[in-house]
Amino acid sequence: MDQNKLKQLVGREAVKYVEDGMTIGLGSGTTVKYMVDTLGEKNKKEHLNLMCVTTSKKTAKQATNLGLTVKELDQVDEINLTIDGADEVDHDFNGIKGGGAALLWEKIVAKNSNRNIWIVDENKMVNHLGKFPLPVEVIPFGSKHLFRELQKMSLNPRFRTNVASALVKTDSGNYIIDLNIGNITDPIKLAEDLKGLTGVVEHGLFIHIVDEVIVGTNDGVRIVNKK
Ligand SMILES: O=C(CO)[C@H](O)[C@H](O)COP(=O)(O)O
Repeated sequence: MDQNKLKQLVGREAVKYVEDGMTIGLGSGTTVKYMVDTLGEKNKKEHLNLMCVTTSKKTAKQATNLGLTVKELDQVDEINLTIDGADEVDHDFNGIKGGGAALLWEKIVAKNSNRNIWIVDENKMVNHLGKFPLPVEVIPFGSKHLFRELQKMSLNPRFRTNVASALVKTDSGNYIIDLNIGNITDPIKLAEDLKGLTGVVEHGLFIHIVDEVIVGTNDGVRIVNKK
């Protein structure tokens, strides 16, 4: 099946988990875009009473345009369910996120959610994390020095740039450094090491955050629950 069809499939499946009256966290990325479209349709058709908190300005704009009610995180008491995409997910339900540079808001929203569901296609289910470059969000001030520190740690850093070769800025005005590490043998240790570096705001390792993964396959949707 074409990859966009798989994204649409998992997006539609995820929306089935949304119930009237819920506060929903909306992730970011191309898969989530399909999910938000479907949620917008469902909301219109069923006249739901939903509140949404978004993980990026882009998703906020899409949701608002579809007539969904978007609130700031600090305007809601709790988030019942967050639906987001991911770049890689391993067998321990750890993942890499941040391919769309939204990892900081995504992690804050996820950590404040009662339940987290990821929607991915089966190519993103991996034995070991790390084939996908690990994004790290860093404060611009002194970021070249931090970059050198990451080089010394043999983490093969690369500043993320856009098509115009300018440094990518996140919604919080920070830079992204992608780490081309290859197999990450100990994600928990790496997460701790990265958090210990001054100037690192957040990294894209999502450890023990997701509860359920909806995987799109050529045979349909597969639901994988945390053991
Ligand atoms: O973490 C993310 C953005 O920061 C996305 O959820 C992740 O990159 C997956 O995106 P896509 O659905 O476009 O493959």
